[in-house]
Amino acid sequence: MKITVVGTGYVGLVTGTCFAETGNDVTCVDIDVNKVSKLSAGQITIYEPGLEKLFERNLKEERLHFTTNLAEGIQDAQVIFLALPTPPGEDGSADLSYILKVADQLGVLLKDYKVIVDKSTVPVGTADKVHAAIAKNAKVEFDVVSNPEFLREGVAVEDFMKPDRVVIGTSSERARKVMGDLYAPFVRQGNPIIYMDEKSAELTKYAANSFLATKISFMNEIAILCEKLGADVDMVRRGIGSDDRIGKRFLFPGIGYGGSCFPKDVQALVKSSQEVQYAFRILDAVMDVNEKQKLFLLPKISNYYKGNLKGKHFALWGLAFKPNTDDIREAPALYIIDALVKEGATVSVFDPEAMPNVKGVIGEKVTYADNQYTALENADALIIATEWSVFRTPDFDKITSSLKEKVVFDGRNLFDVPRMQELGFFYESVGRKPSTI
Ligand SMILES: NC(=O)C1=CN([C@@H]2O[C@H](COP(=O)(O)OP(=O)(O)OC[C@H]3O[C@@H](n4cnc5c(N)ncnc54)[C@H](O)[C@@H]3O)[C@@H](O)[C@H]2O)C=CC1
Ligand SMILES: O=C(O)[C@H]1O[C@H](OP(=O)(O)OP(=O)(O)OC[C@H]2O[C@@H](n3ccc(=O)[nH]c3=O)[C@H](O)[C@@H]2O)[C@H](O)[C@@H](O)[C@@H]1O
Repeated sequence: MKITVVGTGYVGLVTGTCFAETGNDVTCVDIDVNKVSKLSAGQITIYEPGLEKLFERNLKEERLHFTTNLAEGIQDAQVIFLALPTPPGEDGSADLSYILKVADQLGVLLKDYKVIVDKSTVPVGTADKVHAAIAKNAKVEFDVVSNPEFLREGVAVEDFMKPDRVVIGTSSERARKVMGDLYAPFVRQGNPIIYMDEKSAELTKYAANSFLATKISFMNEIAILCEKLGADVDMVRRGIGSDDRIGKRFLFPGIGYGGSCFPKDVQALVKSSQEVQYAFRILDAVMDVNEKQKLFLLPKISNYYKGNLKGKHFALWGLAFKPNTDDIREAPALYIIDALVKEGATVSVFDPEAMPNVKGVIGEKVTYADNQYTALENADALIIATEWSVFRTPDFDKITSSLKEKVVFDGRNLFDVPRMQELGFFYESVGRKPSTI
């Protein structure tokens, strides 16, 4: 099938590449000239494990094309995916201007029947708005489908190629058939395509992200309670996660959820609720808990140094909002750095992928180390903010010889508390008893 993906950011590039991989002829359109010229020249623009190989193969075999020209990009396409940004507006609701602008343009450009697909995360009622915007100028038939994306950064290719489910929101039989054919190769392993109306599909996406965020904030509060009551959150997590009704995943406490989606989508659902005069109280609490959780380690650090961080120097491992991505949007590490610097401390950081992005945002506010161990030199303590695999089994002898004191504040519970005790570290983590020197 010939398809077009408008917006070649994270979701657009993964969507386009994966559809090319299943034999479709894909054209990706973006207004960012620099991005399009890099991609056309075979240079991938995001860090995503496994994507580069697929991207290179499909570019070479000419199933993947890039252009800045929307009219040219949609020629002969049967399906047009809109993978455009929907950032939070000033009041927290999703900003639909990117989507509606392209919808306006499409109305003029459509020459024959096409299925227009909202791939972006958009509030309930957006498919109707996109339909109306296209219909203003369109002289041909078309359908608008809601097909939200559930991929996670870092495992995006696997999530896209082997989805737990594909949600397709449409009331058109014709569009349903086209979408079903397109997704058939991805759901062969037995996972379903779930057809529904457009509004239910739109709400499914927000409900999924908000529920997962709720699970995380819930566990973060359980972790706080564990510390206060002398329980161990690892035990509690395993104890409840073995119940199928609860499930093992997304029960890991830490220093809060970040990224480009949970924070913005929870906020947007709260806003949508307010617009229909409903106060979604659980989600207010989820956001509130998460805001506080980002700075969870700070009182622990401050207590250790008796309230005075002036002149202290910290090594910080992990800047990305989670491992296997260079994405630093809403990354808890940035909040921690900010708080430490405000208290008069200095910070030396290391992240396997995210340092160039951080440099672009906070510049020389911190020093950037060549590797995880050079970050430790002359540091009073180590802080861990992202659970990259390379941090999980470090050389503790190197840590010991580089740090001024054997002190670790771990926001991701990477190490065993008894082991750290044995190694003689002062070790504070989340929801577990500290190891003391
Ligand atoms: N990043 C993620 O992991 C996921 C994101 N989503 C949703 O997907 C949507 C897109 O997110 P990302 O891919 O992360 O955004 P992004 O910001 O990485 O990419 C958006 C792209 O759209 C381009 N663009 C903007 N205006 C354009 C126009 N008029 N014509 C053509 N291209 C244009 C930008 O240049 C950029 O390359 C959002 O609604 C997001 O919530 C959904 C699931 C996962
Ligand atoms: O809409 C989106 O953009 C995507 O948002 C999330 O994906 P992503 O933001 O890539 O990352 P997650 O793996 O979900 O992690 C989000 C945040 O939650 C945190 N988290 C996750 C799991 C956990 O148990 N504990 C925890 O604190 C992570 O550290 C991270 O900061 C969802 O998992 C995807 O299904 C969805 O498509």
